[in-house]
Amino acid sequence: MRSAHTVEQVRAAEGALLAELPAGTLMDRAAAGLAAAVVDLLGGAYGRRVLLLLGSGDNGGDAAFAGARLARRGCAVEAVLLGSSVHEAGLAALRAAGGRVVPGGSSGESGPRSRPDVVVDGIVGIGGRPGLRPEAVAELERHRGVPVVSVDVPSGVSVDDGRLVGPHVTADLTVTFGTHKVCHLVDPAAAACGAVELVDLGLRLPPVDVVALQAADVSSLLRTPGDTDHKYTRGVVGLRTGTAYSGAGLLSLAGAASGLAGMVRYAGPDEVADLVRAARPDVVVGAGRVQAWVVGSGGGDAAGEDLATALADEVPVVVDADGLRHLPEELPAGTVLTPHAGELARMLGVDRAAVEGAQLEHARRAADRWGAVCLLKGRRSLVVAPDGRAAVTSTGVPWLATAGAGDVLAGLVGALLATGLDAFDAAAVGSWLHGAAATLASAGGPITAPEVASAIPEAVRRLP
Ligand SMILES: NC(=O)C1=CN([C@@H]2O[C@H](COP(=O)(O)OP(=O)(O)OC[C@H]3O[C@@H](n4cnc5c(N)ncnc54)[C@H](O)[C@@H]3O)[C@@H](O)[C@H]2O)[C@@H](O)CC1
Ligand SMILES: Nc1ncnc2c1ncn2[C@@H]1O[C@H](COP(=O)(O)OP(=O)(O)O)[C@@H](O)[C@H]1O
Ligand SMILES: [K+]
Repeated sequence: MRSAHTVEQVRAAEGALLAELPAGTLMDRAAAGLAAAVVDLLGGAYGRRVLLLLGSGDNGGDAAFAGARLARRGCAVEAVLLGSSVHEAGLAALRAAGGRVVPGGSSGESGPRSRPDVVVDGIVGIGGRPGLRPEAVAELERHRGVPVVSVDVPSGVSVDDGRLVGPHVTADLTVTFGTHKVCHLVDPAAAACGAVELVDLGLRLPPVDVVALQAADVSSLLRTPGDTDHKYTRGVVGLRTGTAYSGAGLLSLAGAASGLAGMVRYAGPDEVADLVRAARPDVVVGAGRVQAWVVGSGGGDAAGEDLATALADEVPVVVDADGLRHLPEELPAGTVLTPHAGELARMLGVDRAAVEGAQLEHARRAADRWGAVCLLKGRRSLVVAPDGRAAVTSTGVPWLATAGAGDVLAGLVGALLATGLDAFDAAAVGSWLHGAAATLASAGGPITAPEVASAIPEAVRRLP
């Protein structure tokens, strides 16, 4: 599992370790990891040109000490000072190793003489306010096209919530220390990090703020049938979907009927039930006892009634699409809401752009507001529980942004709820498998929603 911590948690853990270790140990570990990552990126050190952008804090210190290591290995290292002051010990080490300070801006002959092979962003780290000063923006602009390695975080992003407010660095690689920060996992900032490499500092960390499940976590959470199981003990998922748009109903069914639950019931209108019978002989048509319901996908105006009927059953419910227009004041704790950014914006009475710019904050707001798990769909879908747990989905490909993919997800999460996973785990595991199925189905090319559903069993088969 990848875990992310807040700045406050990181500082506390660093403080405890700093008190035990000789001065400079942590920064030395950070600089060693950073220098090694830069050498890996460049494919070697000797003769490579490295440009350091140094701010005034310890982030610049990390970059300067890493620059000293790179200079000792034969890199030509130059540094532009962008802060009101500079980490003096780091700068001294850099100079002693043969690195030199050059003026920033377009100062011509005394500026860096040739195009660097890499820019190291040590402008600000976890102590930075969001945004960048104009000099930093100009310097980055000047080296546009050169690969950027960010130290700890891309300077200028909002570290604790993944927001982007104002100018920021867009990195090819971010080398972070001790633990991931929230901005490495949560969009839109996560998209500005590029690849993320973690350097161990030996921190003792408190419980995490945000996690990203990995294949092994999904494997251990997923309920696999045992020798004594039968279809009812494995769980029955019911669907009241597709009342207005039968296609969405069939797609939610395809997600639910991927084999994870013991049985699937379809309890929608007769016209759609006929289509279901023709398409899926394994699905039982008609209402009956279930362990979880899925409502809303393609539901149209009937979604409110479908939701009320499902809630009356007092089993966990997935509320998708049109169902999200009809939420009661409060929902049972087992409920999973599956909005995309537009739907969440409407639910909260804000603009879509506000949700897209502050995804964690808005998903948390919805989880609090309705006392339910909120699965906010997007490039890195977020799952947030009312108790504060949060998970980011790292699987998937942009081809997954295709009509009906969300209906498949709603069905899949319903099936997982029916197997007995709690609402948070069902949403996080479902979202992970949905992305993994999309990646498999895509293999680099376009995909359709039915193909995503068909690839779910293979995604499960490939789990460790
Ligand atoms: N605390 C520790 O023990 C360790 C810290 N490390 C490094 O230290 C960093 C944190 O260092 P600091 O606490 O000194 O903070 P930073 O280096 O992140 O930034 C603080 C400085 O930047 C200025 N600043 C803030 N926002 C700015 C902005 N938007 N534009 C320009 N300047 C801005 C502040 O006035 C302050 O002088 C971490 O990100 C990491 O790189 C690592 O060396 C590992 C160990
Ligand atoms: N850029 C993207 N990259 C990867 N996945 C995406 C991206 N945009 C959306 N998705 C995923 O695609 C699916 C789209 O669902 P949704 O918006 O509900 O579509 P529909 O209502 O047509 O089913 C969601 O699972 C979402 O996480
Ligand atoms: K940085």
